[in-house]
Amino acid sequence: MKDHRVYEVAKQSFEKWNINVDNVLEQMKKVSISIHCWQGDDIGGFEVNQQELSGGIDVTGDYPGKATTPEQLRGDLEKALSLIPGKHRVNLHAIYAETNGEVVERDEIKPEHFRNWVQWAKENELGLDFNPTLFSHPKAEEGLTLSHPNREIRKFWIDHCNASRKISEYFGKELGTPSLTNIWIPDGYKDIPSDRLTPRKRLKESLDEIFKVETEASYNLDAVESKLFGIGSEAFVVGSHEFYMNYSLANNKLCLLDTGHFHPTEKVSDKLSSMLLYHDQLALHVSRPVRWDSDHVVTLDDELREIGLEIIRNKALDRIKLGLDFFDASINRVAAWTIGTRNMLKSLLYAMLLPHEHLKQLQEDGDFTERLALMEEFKTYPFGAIWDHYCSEMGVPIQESWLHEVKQYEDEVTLKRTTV
Ligand SMILES: C[C@H](O)[C@H](O)[C@@H](O)C(=O)CO
Ligand SMILES: [Mn+2]
Repeated sequence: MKDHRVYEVAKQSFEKWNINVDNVLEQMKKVSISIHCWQGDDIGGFEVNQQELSGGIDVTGDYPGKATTPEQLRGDLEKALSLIPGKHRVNLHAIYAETNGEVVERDEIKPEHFRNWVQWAKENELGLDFNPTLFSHPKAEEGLTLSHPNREIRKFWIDHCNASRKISEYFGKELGTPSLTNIWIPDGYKDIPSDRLTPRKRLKESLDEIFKVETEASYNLDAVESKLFGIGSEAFVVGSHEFYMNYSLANNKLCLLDTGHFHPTEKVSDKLSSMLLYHDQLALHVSRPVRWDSDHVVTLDDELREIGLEIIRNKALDRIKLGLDFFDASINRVAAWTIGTRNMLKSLLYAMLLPHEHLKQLQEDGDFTERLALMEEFKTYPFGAIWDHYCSEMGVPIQESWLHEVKQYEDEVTLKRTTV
């Protein structure tokens, strides 16, 4: 069957359930994912006095050809973006500042250090998001930052967060789309604490001090990201989920849920509806934890599908800032971005092609047999044909044909880096 015919037949099977596929594809075009730059260089960054990765996170693998300059990283991102349908955003960390060989302390970083990123974002019609980097730094080596007992250390990180929020404002102003500043800190203890309250009080005070400095909401939005444990903070993390869920609600900030930051049996998909009842907006770091917060590349697994379903069936696309957070150095990094981002988009498209009102009604009526039967049958509906059509309409390769382009880019660009 010709490609177009395959699409028409697939479309009909969804349309018999009154799903308007044309409208769905228009909705898909508006989806914007915040793609994390750090998959491209194993969270190295470009600081002049670059430090070892710390903060209880780890990148494993030594696949050749990682980006080691801003130009290389932007080039690799461009390649990945050319294989992903739609217009998206790029998420930066403070360590990606460009300081012309000058040592600039983190509490001194300025918008000018991100001028090239903004110029590039304009050229590529991208939005930008931002993260202060409170790890991989001598002042974070004790595993404490905003909750550190030493006021001087706390003040350094408070100033860094505010310098970051200024950079975010600059992004928002220049690019015409608000930039999300997400604060994640590694603070915690390896072993059972004798006092949980004092560090949390200090974190609260530090955050209050940061947010006392107002920023323009149309340019900058603030988020806080929780975590359950990290390497070296197994027994206690100061910025836990309960801490930030309450802090963000009380202070009108976005609560950011990272799908790798909960107990292995806890599901972020199950949390979204509860959070949406109380928060106007939320943020996500979609990742794939394998036994721990391992940050594997996102696959189209049950949890990713469920996240897509919760976003779409609750009409929450406009209320959730969708970001990715994985880093795998054991495979081609451009492919990692492409696979993970395409999967995130697939999960949303899959969810848009389901008859949600009917399924909800079945539940209300107690017809759990039909609910299960339909939800299972839809898993093998010709969703792939609609995805392929969407990719081809958006001018990106269909099915696995993108892999050929990644391999060619690898031969011509990334592998040449290691041989120089
Ligand atoms: C680079 C980190 O993954 C990121 O800043 C943070 O979001 C995190 O998830 C730490 O586990
Ligand atoms: Mn994260």
